[in-house]
Amino acid sequence: MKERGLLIVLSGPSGVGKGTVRKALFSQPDIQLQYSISVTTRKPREGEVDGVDYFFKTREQFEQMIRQNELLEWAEYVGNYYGTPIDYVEKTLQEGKDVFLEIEVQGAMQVRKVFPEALFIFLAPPSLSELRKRIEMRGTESEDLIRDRLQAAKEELEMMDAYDYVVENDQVELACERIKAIVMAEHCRRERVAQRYKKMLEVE
Ligand SMILES: Nc1ncnc2c1ncn2[C@@H]1O[C@H](COP(=O)(O)OP(=O)(O)OP(=O)(O)O)[C@@H](O)[C@H]1O
Ligand SMILES: Nc1nc2c(ncn2[C@@H]2O[C@H](COP(=O)(O)O)[C@@H](O)[C@H]2O)c(=O)[nH]1
Repeated sequence: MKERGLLIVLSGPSGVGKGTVRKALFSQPDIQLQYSISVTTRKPREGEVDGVDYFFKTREQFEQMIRQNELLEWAEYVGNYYGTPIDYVEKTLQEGKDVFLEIEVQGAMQVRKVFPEALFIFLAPPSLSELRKRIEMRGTESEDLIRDRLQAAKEELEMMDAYDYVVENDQVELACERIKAIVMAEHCRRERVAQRYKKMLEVE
């Protein structure tokens, strides 16, 4: 039987650079990760594509997915629903592939209950002022929404101790290398544990 893949959860406040670092990570030839596309009721931003960036749904459609237990986790964040379809995650892990979730903290805590063995990484900004600068520079949110997201950011930053690793996103390339090193080290650890069990079973 094929060994299950590793579930990797990346969280961090809005604008810290999760999407940017994830894209850098996915372009690396020496690490293979499968991105889990989330479902959201947020309206698409300019350039976002349904089925690539998100599956865009109405609130009614999203609530139906909740009722039908189609989501591994979900949360309401700054007025919109976001959630992770469970089927894709399960199927891909069973195929032995690593799955990458980019989700906020409430959702990450739900994932921890279902998959305690997952790897939880928190991406942190160098400072709150730099976070504000990044979210403003991106230019995708109104002033009001930026205020709400920065408010949520303060609560999210308080949760970073609940993660296995905190990675600072000072420079995209460095953050990407740090995450890659963490994922590779976790694979080595899992391999060592599996070998130890195998030896134990051979002896008995
Ligand atoms: N290390 C960095 N240094 C400077 N700017 C950065 C860095 N990382 C990302 N950025 C910029 O910060 C902005 C926000 O990045 P990004 O959209 O990836 O954040 P995010 O955490 O995915 O946000 P959200 O959760 O709102 O989707 C982008 O304009 C991006 O180019
Ligand atoms: N709990 C979940 N959070 C998610 C999911 N997909 C994305 N997110 C997070 O929501 C915020 C806002 O995202 P944005 O695209 O509107 O900027 C951000 O922290 C995302 O990481 C999900 O499936 N579940």
